[in-house]
Formats: sequence, C-alpha cells, structure tokens
Amino acid sequence: MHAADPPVPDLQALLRTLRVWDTDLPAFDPATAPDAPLPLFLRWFAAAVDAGQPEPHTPSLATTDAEGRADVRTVMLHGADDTHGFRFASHSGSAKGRQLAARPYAALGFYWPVQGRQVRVRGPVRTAPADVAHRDLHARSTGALASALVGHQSQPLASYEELEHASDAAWERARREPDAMAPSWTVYDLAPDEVEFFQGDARRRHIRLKYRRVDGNWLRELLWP
Ligand SMILES: Cc1cc2nc3c(=O)[nH]c(=O)nc-3n(C[C@H](O)[C@H](O)[C@H](O)COP(=O)(O)O)c2cc1C
Repeated sequence: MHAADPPVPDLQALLRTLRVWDTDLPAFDPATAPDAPLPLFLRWFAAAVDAGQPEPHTPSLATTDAEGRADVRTVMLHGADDTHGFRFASHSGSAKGRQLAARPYAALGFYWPVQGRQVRVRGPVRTAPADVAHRDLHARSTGALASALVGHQSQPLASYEELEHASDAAWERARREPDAMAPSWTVYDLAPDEVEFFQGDARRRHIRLKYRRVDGNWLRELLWP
C-alpha cells in the first residue's frame, strides 16, 4: 500500500447503513395472477419501466461449465414470448457460449429494487438459427454491431491498446458495412420450465409465487419467504 492510496473503506460500517424494502412497495395479490407466467412477467416488466427502474432489461444469466461449476454475468434481454421463451444474445466462443454448448440449461435473475421485485427464470436453452442472430444484431445500434465485430469475447487481452485498435476498426467497419456479419454472434432462447415472482414487503412477509411447467401445464404454488 502507498501513502497516497485512499483509505480502505469499512465494509461492515457501510453495510449497516444500507437497507432493502424500506420504501413504498406495490402490493401483489397472487390470487389474481394469471395461469401462465409470461403475462405476469410482461406486466411486471412494464411496471418496472413505468416506476423508473434503471435498466430493468439487464438480468443476471447463470450457467454451469462442463464440470458443473456455476458462473454468472449480466446480459441484455432481447425478448420474451411464448414461441421463443426468454431471448438473449452473446458470442458462441465466450465462456458462457462454451458453457451453454456443454450444458444447454440456464437461469435468468431480474431484480427491480424500485419495486422490491425479483423474477427468476430457469430452463433449457436453444441456439436460434444464424439468420435470427444476424437480424437481431442488425436491428440494433451501430455500437452493438461494432461491439459484436470486435469479437474474441472472454479471451485474454494483451493490452488495452489492442482493444482500442480492434474497436476503432470495428466501428469503422460497422459504419461502412452496416450489414457486416459477426459470425460468432448467437441468439439463445431459454424455454422457461420454472418462473418465480418475488414481491418484497417491509414487514418481511415477502410473497413468492412459483410457476412450474408439468406435462405442458403451468402449476402455481406459494413458497415460504
Ligand atoms: C448492463 C450489461 C449488459 C450486458 N449485456 C451483454 C449481452 O447482452 N451479451 C453479452 O455477451 N455480454 C453482455 N454484457 C457483458 C457480460 O456481462 C460479460 O462481461 C461478457 O458477456 C463475458 O461473459 P462470459 O465471459 O461469462 O462469457 C453485459 C454487461 C453489462 C454490465
């Protein structure tokens, strides 16, 4: 440690200042919940946007590697519907891409603290056809295309300058060639077989409603918090 280094913060003191569920939270009556989870997810998602929840479309994505060890990172939600399930996209050669190839099963975790809400989704993951990934990427911003064109995701990077050069070239190509292919860019569709909705409550009487797909039907059950 150097004399000029900022002091190391007292984590325990900071943790004691922080709270959850101490704001006005919406009520959730599970008796009024729909038969299937998707309409409820869409309702909660729209409510999160309305409530000003920053970046409600950025869930955590959990996967496991070939040895069964867990991994997690943030991704962007690209869609959710009855046909494709929960859609996200990434590079097939990244750590998550390799993990999904070895074990095509994943979980998504959304946390919307403005409303004290959490949604957990689990299920098998399928790789969408390449033309879907191509269309998905080209419906997005130039920055998204440039980022995908850089490639090499999750590989060791020798220096920041190397990234700068690759990124400059990718931005230039994305502007010049807006239909450029990013071959490793892949769309993944998670077909939910479990979806759990959690509504936080100031008195800690949190409501947990879990949907499970059994023989093609959705079963609903409440869980102790
Ligand atoms: C807000 C946010 C959104 C992100 N969205 C994506 C995404 O949609 N796809 C993606 O591959 N990485 C996304 N990332 C980067 C990933 O979190 C991660 O760093 C990267 O995909 C490498 O993960 P991996 O080594 O586990 O494969 C996002 C990161 C943040 C913070």
